[in-house]
Parts: sequence; structure tokens; C-alpha cells
Amino acid sequence: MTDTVIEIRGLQNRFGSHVVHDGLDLDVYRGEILGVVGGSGTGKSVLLRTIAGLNKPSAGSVRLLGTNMQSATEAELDAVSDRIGVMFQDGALFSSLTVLENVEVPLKTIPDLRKETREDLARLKISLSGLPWNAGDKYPAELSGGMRKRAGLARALALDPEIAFLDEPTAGLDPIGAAAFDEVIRDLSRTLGLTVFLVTHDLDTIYAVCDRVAVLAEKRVLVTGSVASMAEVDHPWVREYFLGPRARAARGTIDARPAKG
Ligand SMILES: Nc1ncnc2c1ncn2[C@@H]1O[C@H](COP(=O)(O)OP(=O)(O)OP(=O)(O)O)[C@@H](O)[C@H]1O
Repeated sequence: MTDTVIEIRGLQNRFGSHVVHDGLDLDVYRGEILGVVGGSGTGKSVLLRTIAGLNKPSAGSVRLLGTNMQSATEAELDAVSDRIGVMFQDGALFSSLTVLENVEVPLKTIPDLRKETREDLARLKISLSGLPWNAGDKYPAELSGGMRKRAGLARALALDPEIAFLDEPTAGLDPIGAAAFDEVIRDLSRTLGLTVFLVTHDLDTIYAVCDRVAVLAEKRVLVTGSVASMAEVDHPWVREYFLGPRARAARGTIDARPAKG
């Protein structure tokens, strides 16, 4: 049976008179990597923040890991927030803390966790995110953009989340760095059974890692389906995005990769 970990119904988000989402429905299933795409300003980040409980919608409901985010008590919201990890576009690290200390921040919510154990757990997450062993002792300003993103991922993974929300994880990375990041995301999903809610503009990432895609347009989720099925969708933005020259190039790169045994 499919386990729905995020269930959104009739969602509306408005800022003053600006309606970003209206009547938005979406289901996300356990263990999948869902790519959320859409033109600039269609509300991908607002949607991510709303699901994660960081933005209060003006109408509709979000059920996250079985918790109704609109009617939950503070204690229930805290409990569900411990089961998710969020990686923001810029990594959102504390600049005055080392990478290790940044990753330790969420772990400090665990009562009675010994300092040594907390540090070991943080170092494990740092290495799972593909950072070199000594990166934990560096400050964010000493890292490249790609390494900062990995540090942000390590912090998002600190509490062994069931769902990782990643906002533009490969934006600003060079193609090799982006491909390496794709691999980390895919490995984490496959080995840890992590569900990934992935906001991205990066067609290479979509073709390389996403099990399903949700397209945001016209203030709602216009369509969901496999990446391949997007070629059949008769909507101008979807056609331009998935059938344009960049999509052809991204598809070609994936088709050209040797099959994994
Ligand atoms: N706190 C806020 N107050 C007012 N307007 C906001 C707020 N947050 C987002 N918006 C508006 O909501 C709309 C959607 O923003 P959002 O950042 O979610 O778009 P996006 O699809 O992620 O865009 P991009 O692809 O460019 O990152 C934008 O018009 C933005 O200006």
C-alpha cells in the first residue's frame, strides 16, 4: 500500500492581494524523490515553506506525516518538525559556527545526548553529505558554494529525517558539482528510504534523480507524473520546459550514461 507522507488539499497562499496558490492539491509518497518545478514566482519555495510549517496558509489543509499542520498543537508541530529536514537555497548556515557546530544545532534538541555522541553523529552526517573529513572544523566562509550546500544538507539530515525538503540544491554549482550532488541525493533516498521534496530548475537533476515531477502553474499543481510523461502534457510552459533544447540536452546526458549494474 502506498504511504502518503504529505497530503495537501485546497491550499491557498496569499500575500496581501497577491494570490500565490489557490486550490492547490498534492500528494507525496514515502520514499519517492518528487521534483517540484514551475516558472519563477509560481510559489515553489512558498509551497515548501508551507508544508514544513514555516508559512501559514490562508486556506486549505496540509497533512504532514499524519499531522494536520493547521490544527496541531505546538507540541505536535515540534514532534513533526523533528521528523523532517530542510535545506534552504543558500545553506542558511550560522556564520559564527563551524560546520560541525552547525550540524550539531538540531541534535541539541535530543535530551541526554552526550557531547561525544552528538559530535560523532554530526560527523557521520557530514561524511554522508559527501564532505571531506576535516570540513567539520571549517567555518562557512572558508567553504566553496558547493561545500556550503553539502553542509546545509548535513544539517538537514542531522535528526535522521523521514522527509528532506531541498530548495534548489544544485543552483549555482558547476555541472560536475551538481552531478555529484545529484548522486548524493539519490544514494540517500535509496539507502535510507528518505522521501525527498526537491524544488529545482535544474533539468539535469530532474532527469537524473526524480521519480515523479509536480508542475506548478496557474496557482496550483497543474500536473504530476513521471518525468517521461511530461512530454505528453499539452500546456505551453510544460511543453517549452520539457521539450525545449535544454531538456533535450539533459535527456541526452542521462541516456548516454552507462547503465548501472
Ligand atoms: N513573505 C512574503 N511576503 C510577500 N510575498 C512573498 C513572500 N514570500 C514569497 N512571496 C511572493 O510569492 C511569490 C512566490 O515566491 P516563491 O519564492 O515561492 O517563488 P518560486 O517559484 O520559488 O520562485 P523562484 O523559482 O524564482 O525561486 C513571489 O511573487 C514572491 O514575491
